[in-house]
Amino acid sequence: MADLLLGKPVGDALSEKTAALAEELTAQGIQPTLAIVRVGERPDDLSYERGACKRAEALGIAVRKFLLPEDASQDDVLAAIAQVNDDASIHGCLMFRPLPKGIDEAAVCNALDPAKDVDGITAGSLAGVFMDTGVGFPPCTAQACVEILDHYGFDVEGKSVAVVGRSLVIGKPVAMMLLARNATVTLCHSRSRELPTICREADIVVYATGRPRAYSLEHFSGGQTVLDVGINVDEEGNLCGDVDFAAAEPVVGAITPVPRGVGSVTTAVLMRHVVEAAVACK
Ligand SMILES: NC(=O)C1=CN([C@@H]2O[C@H](COP(=O)(O)OP(=O)(O)OC[C@H]3O[C@@H](n4cnc5c(N)ncnc54)[C@H](OP(=O)(O)O)[C@@H]3O)[C@@H](O)[C@H]2O)C=CC1
Ligand SMILES: Nc1nc(=O)c2c([nH]1)NC[C@@H]1CN(c3ccc(C(=O)N[C@@H](CCC(=O)O)C(=O)O)cc3)C=[N+]21
Repeated sequence: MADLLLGKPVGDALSEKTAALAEELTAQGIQPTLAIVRVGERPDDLSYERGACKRAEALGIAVRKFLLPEDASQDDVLAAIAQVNDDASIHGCLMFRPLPKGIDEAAVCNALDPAKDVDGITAGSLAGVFMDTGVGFPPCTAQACVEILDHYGFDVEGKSVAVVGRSLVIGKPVAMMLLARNATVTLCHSRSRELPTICREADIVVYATGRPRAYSLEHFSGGQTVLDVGINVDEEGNLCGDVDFAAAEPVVGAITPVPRGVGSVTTAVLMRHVVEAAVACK
C-alpha cells in the first residue's frame, strides 16, 4: 500500500507562518486582502474558491469576489482587472483559468499589476520562474507540488521526473522548478508517444491534465511517487483526480489523494503569497 501524501500537514505548516504575518499586518492596520476574479462556474474553479475562502477566513485574510457570467467579453474581464489594479486595499489577485474561449488569456493576464500577481500569471512572474531570478511569485500549484515533495522529504536531485500536462498554470512551471532542483524532467502532453512507458520509468510523476481517472495500471511502477494535480468531477458529482487512485495505491510508493492532496496545499501557498504581497506594499 502506498504512503498517502496528505496536503493538510503541508498546508498547516505553511499556514503557521502566514497566520503570524497576517496578524502582524492587521495590528498595523493593514487588512491583507485577496481579490478573486471568476468567469462562469467551472466546477474546478468553484472547488478552488471554496477551499481558498475557507483558508482565508481561518487566517484573517479578506476576500473580495469579482464574478462575471460565462459569456463575459474580454473587455468585461479587463474592466474587473482594472478595478483590482486601482484598489489599493487589494494586495493579491487570483483569476481562475482557463478563461472561456474567445478571450485572449495572455492579454488579460498581463493587464494585472505585477505587484498583485500572487499566482504567477503575468509574463514577468513566469520569467522569474523560468530564469530563476526570484522576482514575482510562481503559480501556486506548481509551488504546492514542490512544497509537498520537500515536506515529505523527497529529494529530486538527479531523479527522473515525468510531468504530464504543459499548461502555464502547472505543467510548464512545475517542470522548470524541479529542473532548478536538478531533477531530470520529461515534459509530456497530448501528443506524447509512449506515455505509459515514460510514466512507468520515472521516479516521480506529476499528473496535471484534467482527465478524470485517466491514468491507470500501465502508467505505474512499484515504489514511484505520484502527485495527482487534477481536480475533476465524475459522473456522480464527486471530486476525483487524473489518476485512477484505486489502481495506483497498491502499486506505487507514495501518492497524493484528491481531494485532500495538492489542492489544499495550493490554497495555503496562495495565502502566503497574499500576505507577502501585503508586506511588500507597506
Ligand atoms: N490541485 C490544484 O491545486 C490544481 C488543479 N488543477 C487541475 O489540474 C488539471 C489541469 O489543469 P490545467 O493545466 O489548467 O489544464 P489545461 O487544460 O490548461 O492543460 C491540460 C494539459 O494536459 C495535457 N493533456 C490533455 N490530454 C492529455 C493526454 N491524453 N495525454 C497527455 N497529456 C494530455 C494537455 O496537452 P496539450 O498541451 O497537448 O493540449 C495540456 O498540456 C485540471 O484538472 C485542473 O482543475 C489546476 C491547477 C491547480
Ligand atoms: N489561475 C488558476 N490557478 C489555479 O491554481 C487553478 C485555476 N486557475 N483554475 C481551477 C484550478 C483548480 N484548482 C484547485 C485548487 C485547490 C482546490 C482545493 O482546495 N481543493 C480542496 C477541496 C475543496 C472543496 O471542494 O471543498 C482539496 O483538494 O482538498 C481545488 C481546485 C486550482 N486551479
